[in-house]
Amino acid sequence: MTEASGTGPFLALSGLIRHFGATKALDGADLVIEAGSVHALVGENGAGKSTLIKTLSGLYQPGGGSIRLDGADIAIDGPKAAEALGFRFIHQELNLVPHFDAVGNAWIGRRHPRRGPFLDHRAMRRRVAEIAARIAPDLPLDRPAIRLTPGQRQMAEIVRALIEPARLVVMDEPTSSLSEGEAERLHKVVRRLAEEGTAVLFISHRLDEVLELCGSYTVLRNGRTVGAGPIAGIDRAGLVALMSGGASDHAAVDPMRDRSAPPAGRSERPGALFSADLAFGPANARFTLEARPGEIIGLYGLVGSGRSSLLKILWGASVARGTITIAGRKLVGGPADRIRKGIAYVPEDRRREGFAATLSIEDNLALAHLADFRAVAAVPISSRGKIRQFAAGVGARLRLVAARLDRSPMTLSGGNQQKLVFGRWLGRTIRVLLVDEPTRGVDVGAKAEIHAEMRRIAAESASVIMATSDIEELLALSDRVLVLQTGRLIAELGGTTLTRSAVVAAAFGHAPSPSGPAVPRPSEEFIA
Ligand SMILES: Nc1ncnc2c1ncn2[C@@H]1O[C@H](COP(=O)(O)OP(=O)(O)OP(=O)(O)O)[C@@H](O)[C@H]1O
Repeated sequence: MTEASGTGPFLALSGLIRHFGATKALDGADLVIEAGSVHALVGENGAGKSTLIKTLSGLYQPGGGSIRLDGADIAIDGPKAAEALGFRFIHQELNLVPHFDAVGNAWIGRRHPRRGPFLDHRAMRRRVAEIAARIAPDLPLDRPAIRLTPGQRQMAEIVRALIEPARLVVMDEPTSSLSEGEAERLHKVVRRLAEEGTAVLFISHRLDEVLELCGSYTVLRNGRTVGAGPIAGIDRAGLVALMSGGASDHAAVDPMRDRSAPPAGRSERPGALFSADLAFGPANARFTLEARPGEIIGLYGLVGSGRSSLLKILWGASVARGTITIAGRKLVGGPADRIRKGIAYVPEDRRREGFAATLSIEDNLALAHLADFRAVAAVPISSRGKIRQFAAGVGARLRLVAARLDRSPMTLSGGNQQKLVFGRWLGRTIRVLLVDEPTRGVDVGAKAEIHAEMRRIAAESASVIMATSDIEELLALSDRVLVLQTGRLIAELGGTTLTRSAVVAAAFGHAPSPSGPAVPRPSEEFIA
């Protein structure tokens, strides 16, 4: 590890500027990080965090300001320069080569170990395996990235970042798709890196995690630094107040459900019963589900548990054996048919499945219900005015930060992209909402907003089925929680049995199978 020269902090950014047209993504941002520290960078969606780290990684050139390393001014004129300085980045949207496995990905752009003129594949794999053993012992090293779950891809990126010695590791929401235990494992790795002298810049919307893990913080708002200091000198409410510009924490507090009784009047609510009787996942075990109108069902499990696959099957985008019905009617079509029947889906991988990058933000919001925006009902031509009106309404409700709604979603920050993917279903009649990581990358204020929308959708007699790795979110929203392991239902928790410790214990396999070991297969019928 290179020692700091002692002439200044390890890294100091001051007055950084980066504009995109009229958007001042960075407008004089400052940041100071000491060697061997874990420093939090927090701010609302669109505050400029990703832009700041892209500047640090050489992807963007600042339009003003300075970067000092060990007290000396430096310029980072590209990703190679950042790499040579020992800076490693784990971006929010991961950047693995889809058809390379974890080993192949880890060595891209690195000096490969050689045996004479040949690549030393064994040494390459050994090095990757050593790192993976420390942070992600279950990561399949030989599986192409495209077949890894988002959580596994996250781990593969971290392994890649650590393959060579690092002076600074920047992690942009590394735990946003990891479950409780996996996040704890990552925290241990972060602490160990810091003990070894590496500085870690940690971006997270999970403020409890920030308070527990980090030693110091910087808060960005509208591209400017509005607060910085030791974590010991601030609390959650203080961070939220800085992030939001003085507003109190009330919007960020989600009331916990009183589960001593079912939600009032639920059993009498009219609406469609949504049910599934399936076999899927490696275990090909039977999985049955009945979602009542007005009910929020939480799906929980470790990475690879099958919760996202289950939602895709329910959405009709993946094939499984069995039957899915709504109001007693069998669902046979794909997503288009599901939409017609009042089923909505918010995917986990927003970039690949959530929106079309070539369409504008407003067209993406209108996409699932184009018929609603016709100027004349009988003519299949959409009214631009109606689309704009809808998009502006959704934008206001979810506090979407976008310079212009007629631009590509690629101009949005990560959290705002998530609001877009969720927002297209607002104001619709929904019978079943299938939602995968609804608030991944979303700031505390917007998170409370999305939670309120989900409760409202349920209160209007829809069934909500939500997969989340955020245990606070799971407990705050769910009436019932189903815990999965490799496609198998291993516990069902509800009422007073639904507690944090019961969920975690079940996810780690300390609960008896509710359905017993011998389960018959459901009907041998394909769902198209
Ligand atoms: N390539 C781009 N073109 C135009 N505008 C952009 C671009 N990238 C970012 N922006 C804008 O710059 C602002 C800051 O975005 P940035 O991604 O840095 O925010 P962030 O703090 O990382 O947010 P999040 O928490 O949602 O990830 C936002 O208003 C965003 O819309």
